[in-house]
Amino acid sequence: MSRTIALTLVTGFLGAGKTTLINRLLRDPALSDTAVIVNEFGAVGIDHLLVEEASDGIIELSDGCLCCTVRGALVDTLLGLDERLADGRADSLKRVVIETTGLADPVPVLQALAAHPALAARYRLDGVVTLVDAMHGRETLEAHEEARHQVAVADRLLLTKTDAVVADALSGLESYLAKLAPGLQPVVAEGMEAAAIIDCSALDIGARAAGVLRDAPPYHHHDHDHDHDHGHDHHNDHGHSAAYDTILLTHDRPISGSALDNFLDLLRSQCGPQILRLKGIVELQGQPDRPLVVQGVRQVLHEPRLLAKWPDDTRGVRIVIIGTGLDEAYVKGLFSAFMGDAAVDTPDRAALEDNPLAIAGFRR
Ligand SMILES: Nc1nc2c(ncn2[C@@H]2O[C@H](COP(=O)(O)OP(=O)(O)OP(=O)(O)O)[C@@H](O)[C@H]2O)c(=O)[nH]1
Repeated sequence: MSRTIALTLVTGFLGAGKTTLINRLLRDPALSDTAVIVNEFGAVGIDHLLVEEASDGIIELSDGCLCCTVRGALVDTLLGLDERLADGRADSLKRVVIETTGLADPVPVLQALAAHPALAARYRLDGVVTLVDAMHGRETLEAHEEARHQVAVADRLLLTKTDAVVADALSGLESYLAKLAPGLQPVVAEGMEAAAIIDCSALDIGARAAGVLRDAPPYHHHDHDHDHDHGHDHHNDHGHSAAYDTILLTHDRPISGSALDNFLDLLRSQCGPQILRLKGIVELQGQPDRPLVVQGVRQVLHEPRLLAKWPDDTRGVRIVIIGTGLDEAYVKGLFSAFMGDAAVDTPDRAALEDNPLAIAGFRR
């Protein structure tokens, strides 16, 4: 089978600097085999005019927003690009960069990309690059759920307009971002090389996992439990946290392919609506040299991919799940059961596989 094409989603709220960044990327020879899809909102698109050196490589999807009305158009465009490659109308295409509108929620876009079988066979999601404006980022994030989703599901967080603020102003924004996306270190976009910006290799999953371990509070402290027990004011909870749940699952042993499949199946059937994004790098039994990358959004899993080699020295299983209202104890218990870690009063993997939904302890 021919090689898959990498997909990068570039997102960030209105005016965050997406078009400016894409212009910079297009000038970089490292991205010469890259097509850019720009989405516009409004009857008359102008963003593609602002993208300099407009050429065959830039495709405009106008008249609607990627996360709602033009998802179908995006799928058609991506399939069309692949056809051009197959019939020789295009020479080479290694990567497609999709710029979303500032108001787009990336979650349904990721879902649409993962759910289409032909796309899943030809494209692989490399990552979500989210731009955060250092001047207005904090207010924007506090005011707009879409902006918070953009940060929560990011693989790379790029700070723009850092030239226009004093260093002190940045630290407040950075600590707010750390709550929204624990373990993900924001980086200053200015001066970064194009390839480093756009290429979200599997190493990011490892780095994020390590960061979550370092930053996250112990998981027995969980706000959702307190809501019910003590009748906390809901508004207060939302106001102070604006945070998403980040659950890290790790194990130092490999997992069998069937146990992984069954774990992910049960997880998405039971917790799918709460999952904004799931990313993992997994050592499969019998496959010590090549890690499997798994990605998912809501109930949909992207096609898992075997990497040619490990990006770092850690082996075993590392899965990061980002979501809203996830029951961490439940998810961790389920993972332990499939990893074969027996715990008192919980069903083991064999019992779950025989009849997962009949097991009271793992029913939701
Ligand atoms: N000072 C400063 N200004 C920037 C930087 N990046 C972008 N801008 C400016 O911010 C404004 C918005 O930038 P765009 O690149 O159009 O932002 P966008 O995210 O594409 O905007 P929308 O398409 O409206 O969502 C422009 O005036 C840019 O010149 C930066 O790093 N520093």
